Amino acid sequence: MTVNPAQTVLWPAPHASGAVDATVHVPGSKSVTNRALVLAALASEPGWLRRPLRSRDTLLMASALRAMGVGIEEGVGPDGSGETWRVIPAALHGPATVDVGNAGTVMRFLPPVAALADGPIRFDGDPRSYERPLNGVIDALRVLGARIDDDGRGAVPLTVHGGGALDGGPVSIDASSSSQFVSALLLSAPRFNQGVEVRHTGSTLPSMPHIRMTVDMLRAVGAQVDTPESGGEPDVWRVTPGALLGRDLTVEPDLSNAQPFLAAALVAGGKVVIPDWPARTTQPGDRLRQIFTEMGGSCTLTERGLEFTGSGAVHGIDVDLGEVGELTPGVAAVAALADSPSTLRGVAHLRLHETDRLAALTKEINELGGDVTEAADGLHIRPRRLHGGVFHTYDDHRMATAGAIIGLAVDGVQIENVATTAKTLPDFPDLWTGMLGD
Ligand SMILES: O=C(O)C1=C[C@@H](OP(=O)(O)O)[C@@H](O)[C@H](O)C1
Ligand SMILES: C=C(OP(=O)(O)O)C(=O)O
Repeated sequence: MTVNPAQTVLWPAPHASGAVDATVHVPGSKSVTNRALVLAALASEPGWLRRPLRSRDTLLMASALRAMGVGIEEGVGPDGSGETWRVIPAALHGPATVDVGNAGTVMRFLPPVAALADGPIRFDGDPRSYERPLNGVIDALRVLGARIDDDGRGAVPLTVHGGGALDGGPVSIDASSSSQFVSALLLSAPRFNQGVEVRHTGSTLPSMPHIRMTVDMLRAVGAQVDTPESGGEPDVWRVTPGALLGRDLTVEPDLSNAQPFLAAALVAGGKVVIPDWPARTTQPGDRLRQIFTEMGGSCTLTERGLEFTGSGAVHGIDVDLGEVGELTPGVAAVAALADSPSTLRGVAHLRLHETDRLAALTKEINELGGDVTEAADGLHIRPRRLHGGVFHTYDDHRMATAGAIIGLAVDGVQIENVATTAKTLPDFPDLWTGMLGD
């Protein structure tokens, strides 16, 4: 967790002068867009993605697939609607270089795709990508028949020497540091000669909704997947080999990126409407309806979307966020403004996210006068009167949005490098000031 000296541009976080009343159109889900791109690239016919997220993580995914031969064209959907990517699968090939940036989905989901390509695919990325765990994917791919050159640390940089096909079969992994290890192996598995049987052997498995998202999306393109929830063994997923369909998929709004806007209604009082909130979804952000209701808000899900109302009174919460870890920075920011203490648990793996989020949240909230202590797997947050100051973001989009939430209630908060929100939400500063009516 180091302050990036090149990123010292400060953004004065707007203070909320009264209750908010806004409708915020939140762009598409990062997790859905990047899974859809991979599945469409591996299909046996072209497909469409409507309203894909265009952000750093998804553009990196699209560039990487293009570098391996896949066609991804900007265009109109089959019914003439805009904002669409048409994905044209092709024989995957190297040599190619993949820039993973700091995208967990790119660094984990693409090595299995590269193992199916013909030729070497080199993976490199931001300095932080060298520290984020990839061992579960690298070790598993070797067991399944891939040849990979790396420096033995179980991380980027590395080269996958694709042989045009992969055996597949049974493999055991410890995915306690990231659910993305499981998702990565399942997503490409219909194209492995024997499919895959992934057995998770670790003590905990974070982010189960994201694994369900992987399974649901695989099934939607015709894959056969057996899961613990469909009567299989606990912690075992099986994917049968088979062709994938090209589909016409509309990407849901990113519910985790809706979090700061919902938090604004909670903290400042008022109402925020998020159109197109899905009635049924695997996105972890859907848990916000429950979490933010417990913290003092109320919500109604209608055909129009989610209507979320707050009174400005915010209560502390004791919650296990292991399934929905990416919501932690936003929940911590709200908790720092509450009228009672909070305990956030079950998120030890956040130390290996974009930055060590437990350390970063503790340091930054405390530097504004807060009282946060780190536990091995979470945070204890005792609200205090906060003051202004610089909120460092460590190249972490969710640190930037967490700081913006605090800035609504605390005068003089300056967010370092708010542009880092481009990882998943390039429009954040405009959407934020638009919500506040500036
Ligand atoms: O599969 C995905 O799309 C994601 C899974 C989760 O990763 P971890 O299980 O590593 O937390 C989540 O935090 C990340 O933002 C997106
Ligand atoms: C952990 C996150 O991202 P990544 O996909 O890079 O793991 C996140 O978006 O909160």
